[in-house]
Amino acid sequence: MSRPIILGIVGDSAAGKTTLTKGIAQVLGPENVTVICTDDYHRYDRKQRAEIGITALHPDCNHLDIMQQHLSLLRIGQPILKPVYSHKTGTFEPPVYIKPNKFVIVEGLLGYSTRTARDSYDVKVYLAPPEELRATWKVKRDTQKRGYTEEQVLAELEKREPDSEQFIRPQRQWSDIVISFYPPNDDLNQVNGHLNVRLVLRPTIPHPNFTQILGLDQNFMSAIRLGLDRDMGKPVDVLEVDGHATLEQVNKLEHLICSDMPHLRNICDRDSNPELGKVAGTTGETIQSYPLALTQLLITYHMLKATQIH
Ligand SMILES: Nc1ncnc2c1ncn2[C@@H]1O[C@H](COP(=O)(O)OP(=O)(O)OP(=O)(O)O)[C@@H](O)[C@H]1O
Ligand SMILES: O=C(CO)[C@H](O)[C@H](O)COP(=O)(O)O
Repeated sequence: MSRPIILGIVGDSAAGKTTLTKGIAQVLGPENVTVICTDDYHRYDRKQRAEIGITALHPDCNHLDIMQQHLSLLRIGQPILKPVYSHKTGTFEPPVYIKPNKFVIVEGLLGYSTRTARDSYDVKVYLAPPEELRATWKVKRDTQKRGYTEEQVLAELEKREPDSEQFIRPQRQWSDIVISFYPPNDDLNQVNGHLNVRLVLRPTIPHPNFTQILGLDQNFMSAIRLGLDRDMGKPVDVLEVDGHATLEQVNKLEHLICSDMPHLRNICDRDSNPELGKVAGTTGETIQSYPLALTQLLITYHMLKATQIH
């Protein structure tokens, strides 16, 4: 019997994990996808963390052993009794019984922190927006949805920085794809659908053959670029897509992904996947981001590829 395909999405708080997860789940069909947020494995609630003086990013603040056990169970298709942490109240709620669907997306802060956990994934993604952009996103999200004031969020970010450096950012090295959405010309006012994306593609999984775009015209290459680089000392391919790329340009790239994967053909039809690349803007309006759509499509490609391998 086939086992679930597991995607890991790791990154610091407000790096965009949930936003990315939503689009991928939509493409794969929500009924086929189980989403697990590893915030549920926190050891202490909000009040206890403040009393102890520990941040949610510290491994000691999380039941990583239980998270790891659950990942191993999900990988072989077994159910888990998952704890539940509520960001609304900052407290724990009763655990829930979860039987994995065909695809499992595990998103959170410390998903790649142990070897056993890392071995559970078929595809590993790390989200790394510029720190300034992440801070903007965190302030907006935590003040609107988690009951914090702006001052509290900024103070928390400062307090967390040593743990971010020590425990979160090193996990980048274990990912197959590093994703960085970034504003053009470092303009932080562009924190919406016009963000560019930089995709670091490690040779740890087989990516679509993007080299075909190298021969395309100058106009195309000004909005979509492919090159070689090093990331954490290792050679990588880098694909960049600008927020101002046209639908026609993005379609060419999507075609490369979709033609390589028969199951993706209907997914590549925009009309049947209206959620692809959708993100809430600063005033709650819905924005269409082609760089986000393309990123979601590429990850979906890898998940479907993994189903063929296993
Ligand atoms: N690609 C994107 N384009 C525009 N805005 C984005 C994007 N990704 C995230 N955001 C913004 O950043 C906010 C935080 O993103 P999200 O909730 O996805 O982060 P997260 O990594 O899941 O956070 P946490 O781990 O703290 O739960 C979102 O509410 C959204 O406003
Ligand atoms: O870094 C985070 C990931 O979402 C949260 O801040 C952490 O999970 C604690 O949650 P809260 O701030 O809602 O108590």
